[in-house]
Amino acid sequence: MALQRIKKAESHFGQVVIGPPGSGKTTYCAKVYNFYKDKLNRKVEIVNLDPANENMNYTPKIDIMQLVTVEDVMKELNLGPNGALMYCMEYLEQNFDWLLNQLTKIKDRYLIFDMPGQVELFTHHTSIKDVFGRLEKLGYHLCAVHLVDSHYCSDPPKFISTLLLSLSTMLQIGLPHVNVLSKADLLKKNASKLDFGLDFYTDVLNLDYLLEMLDDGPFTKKFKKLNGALVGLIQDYSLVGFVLLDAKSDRSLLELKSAVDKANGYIYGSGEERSIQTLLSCAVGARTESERFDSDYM
Ligand SMILES: Nc1nc2c(ncn2[C@@H]2O[C@H](COP(=O)(O)OP(=O)(O)OP(=O)(O)O)[C@@H](O)[C@H]2O)c(=O)[nH]1
Repeated sequence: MALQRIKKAESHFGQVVIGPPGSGKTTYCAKVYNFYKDKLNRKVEIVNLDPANENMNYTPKIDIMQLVTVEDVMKELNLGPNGALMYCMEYLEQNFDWLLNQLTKIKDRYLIFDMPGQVELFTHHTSIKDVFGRLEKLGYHLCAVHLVDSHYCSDPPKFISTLLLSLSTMLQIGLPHVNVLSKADLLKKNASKLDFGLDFYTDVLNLDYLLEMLDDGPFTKKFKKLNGALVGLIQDYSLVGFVLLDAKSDRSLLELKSAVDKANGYIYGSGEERSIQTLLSCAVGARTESERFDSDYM
């Protein structure tokens, strides 16, 4: 019987790696590139969209620094580093055709986008949202992978601000979204010093416990009403949860891969066409990349 096919012309999959400075984006991009390529036999390329990325430990297929750099903008327009970065992202938005032209030269590859770290680019500014919105309309199935340093779990006010940052980024960017607590190896080492178990932070369990700690804190107790309103907002949306990431562990990279593949739809079939057979294979639990990895490496 001939296979029924769901036409998905020009369909591409990938992930957009975002997060505050130092959260581990570039390290993760390099690790995940090697992991997907060497351990999962996935065809993959990295796109660097950070115009100030000086310490790339990978070779990007596309590099925004060939279009514009923060250094040049600072010199030419006499701007500070943050203003220059904003300008670069607006310049990318205006030169979307440059990016699209580069992307169309890459055939049949899973894409990893390494992004700059300034959080306002993802919580307020619209250029990055616009660039990825246009790519989505052109058949790019992308998922935001939002890394935040898990060190923030060690302090209730910092964890609340992490939750607010993650929530506002999710709402602003508008892509399928996976929140990640990075450097989980360090978090696990210091787990005994945390106020709650790890599940409390990853599953964002009852935040009233955190609220009690804020209400008792020497600096935060005078903002009881504000604290209550902020925690209430996060709970009302009920959108934020986290996957732990230790970038040095293949097991951890594999767990995150599963979450990302579900979010951007990669598990339902990649490439230019999706067949009913692929969808059925997912439904009946056919041998997955994860299972192949387990049998080959575990
Ligand atoms: N222990 C540990 N350290 C990590 C991990 N991932 C990244 N790091 C370290 O965290 C630091 C920052 O990592 P980067 O990858 O440069 O972070 P970034 O988000 O790209 O930083 P910016 O380019 O400044 O935005 C580096 O010293 C990394 O070695 C991890 O899983 N565990």
